[in-house]
Amino acid sequence: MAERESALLTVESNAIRHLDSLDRGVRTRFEDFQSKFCWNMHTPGLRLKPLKGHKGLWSARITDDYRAIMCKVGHAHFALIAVLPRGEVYERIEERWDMPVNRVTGALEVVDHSDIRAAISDAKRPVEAPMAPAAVKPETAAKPGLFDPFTTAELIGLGVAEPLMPSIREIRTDQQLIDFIGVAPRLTGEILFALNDGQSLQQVEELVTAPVKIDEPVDTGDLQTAIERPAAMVTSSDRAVAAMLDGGFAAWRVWPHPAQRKIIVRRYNGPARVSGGPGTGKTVVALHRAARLARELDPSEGRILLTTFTKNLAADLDTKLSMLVEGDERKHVDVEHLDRVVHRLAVEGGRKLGKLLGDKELRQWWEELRLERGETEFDAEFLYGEWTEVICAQLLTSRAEYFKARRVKRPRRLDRGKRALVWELVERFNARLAEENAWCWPQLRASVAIAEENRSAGGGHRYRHIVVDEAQDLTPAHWRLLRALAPESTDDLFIAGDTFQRIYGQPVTLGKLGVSIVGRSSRLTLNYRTTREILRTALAIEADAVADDLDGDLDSLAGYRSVMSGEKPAFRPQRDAAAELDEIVRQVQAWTADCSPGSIAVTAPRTGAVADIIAALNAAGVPAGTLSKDRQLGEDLVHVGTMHGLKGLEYRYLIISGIGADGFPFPYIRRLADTDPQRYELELEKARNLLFVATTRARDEVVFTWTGEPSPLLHLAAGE
Ligand SMILES: Nc1ncnc2c1ncn2[C@@H]1O[C@H](COP(=O)(O)OP(=O)(O)OP(=O)(O)O)[C@@H](O)[C@H]1O
Repeated sequence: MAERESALLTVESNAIRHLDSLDRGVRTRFEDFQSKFCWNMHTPGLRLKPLKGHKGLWSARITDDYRAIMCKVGHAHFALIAVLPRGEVYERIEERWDMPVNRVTGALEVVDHSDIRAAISDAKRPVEAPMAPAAVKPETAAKPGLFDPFTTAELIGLGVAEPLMPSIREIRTDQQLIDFIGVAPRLTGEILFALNDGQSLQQVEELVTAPVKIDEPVDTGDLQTAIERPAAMVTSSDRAVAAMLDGGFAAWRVWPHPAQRKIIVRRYNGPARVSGGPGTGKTVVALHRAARLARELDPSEGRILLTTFTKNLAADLDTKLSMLVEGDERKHVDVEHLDRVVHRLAVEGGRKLGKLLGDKELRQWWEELRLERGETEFDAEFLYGEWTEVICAQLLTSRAEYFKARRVKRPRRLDRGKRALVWELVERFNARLAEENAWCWPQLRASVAIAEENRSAGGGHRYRHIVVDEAQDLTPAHWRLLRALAPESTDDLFIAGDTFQRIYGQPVTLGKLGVSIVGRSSRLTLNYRTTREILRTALAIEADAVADDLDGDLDSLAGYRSVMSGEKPAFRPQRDAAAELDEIVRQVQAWTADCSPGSIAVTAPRTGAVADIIAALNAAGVPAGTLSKDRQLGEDLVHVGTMHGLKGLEYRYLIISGIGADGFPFPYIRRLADTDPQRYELELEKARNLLFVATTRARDEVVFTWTGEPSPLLHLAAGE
């Protein structure tokens, strides 16, 4: 009997695809196989042997009926590439498999010609005769190949897997391409999709190839190195495999895209930022970075804060982070939304927090104060804006500071006399807040930021690393607080955000707030969530938009793309409100036939409409619940909420209702056009972003409904 020899089993994504399609029983047996194989690859029942007919492939027994197909990449190191029924193992074995090392990424790829042929044949053929020419209908055969305009050398130069070239030449329709991509190596798929989308060779080289290219020379015979390269879609962790098989295919946990991985592992010499359109994996990068920092943390240096703008998104980050790190490493990370941190620090600092005032009440208080003082120079809206956007935002605590303050994008010029008047009112307002034991977020954020700045001046920082998601919505006071919470050092502050998705607050310039990201910015462009059809509509919504880059320059959505395809968004004007509700119910019922209610969301700009939609759905027997910033809704309800409530979430199917010209942008914004043109522009931008955010929450389908004229913000999109 052979001596015990432990082995390393690395699982390739192709094998996960196979395992995912098998019965639960076989998958459980696979886990057993995995541990036995790694403990001793010569365990008799496993029957490990090289496969006749293919140099480099080995098989081992998982159950009586299933075999693991593995490629030997090094001494006692195997890569599992497939799990096949016993009877299929030898079928055309000499032609079925290729395991090329990609010359661009240096990573091992797995090509299963059997799956590839099935994907590009018109009539989906059974796998029995894998290498026979694809069954192509005469009308398809007459069409030119989608990639005829490109030479083989050009395609391979971009990173297409060489053994796939003959099959690529047979792709003549979009559907064939989509099916092909489902089973081809990732980089090949991305390149072909981008070319088919009309991008030039040079654009594809810049957007798709360059981010994953490695600098060192590639030895295509060295499989061991190739399998360890970042672009290889492999894992050696049995926990990761079990998790993938257990909860469906959570690829983000195991296979960050090489462009994402570069940002995850990079060491930054100060604050750094990742930007990118919706669904490009900014949150995924933030999570992996937080996990990496947690694994490498020296706890004596401090803790890690993973934070975001809203409460429900923090809960989501918390759950997902626990999928990446556990035990002591996990314990070193606080996951909280930023206002909760503000609140916690205020209470810890001894603040007694009485009544919380919202925007509406604050405006009312300002109006009362103005009337009380007989103030006619300024209206309440102006005073409220001056107080939140200048005084609280810049943490101004004295009249002298206010005299010197910059008032960017604020209406009216204020000379010293007028500033003195405003300051007097502000002091009175603050005194009233104190007298009534009331508080509000703009003021609390500012006071906590000031307290932390003072504290950190003495060297007392609370965190070693901070990772921030949804950064576009943070206020200047939030930034000053974050800067004060961690010392300036390597990997101190990592920021993920997309300014095209700013729906709260105002543009900021980080450099002016003590957070310098110059030279440490990266951008992601591949969307993992949304189909190309939905993306096109979303981009049309932002066609006229200009967004800042958080640092005084402009951001762009150039190169933003997706490799998924689906239905075109539907634009459905309705006769009246009742007809609109009927249409919503009809569409939701049609969708629930093939998915859980929780995969569907219905949204509307106004809170009032939410209750009507829920009532209509419930009356038709469809369970539905209200989305809230404070909690996550389950899978058994259709999620209904305002467009703001959709921030950061994603759904298979989505209806965006109530976007007639009367209701969206909100009437109060339209009124600003005459009274305060600068503010009007800002609010219009946020309304546009809101529609963009809502549209990009949909994975498979989106439907727009309205009554009367459509919103002007929808014109370009609906005209597509
Ligand atoms: N490398 C990956 N492999 C598989 N799925 C991924 C990968 N990266 C991201 N995803 C998936 O894409 C979707 C969008 O990712 P994520 O939420 O991180 O994007 P985002 O850029 O933060 O989006 P948004 O700005 O719209 O909130 C998620 O479902 C995520 O799981």
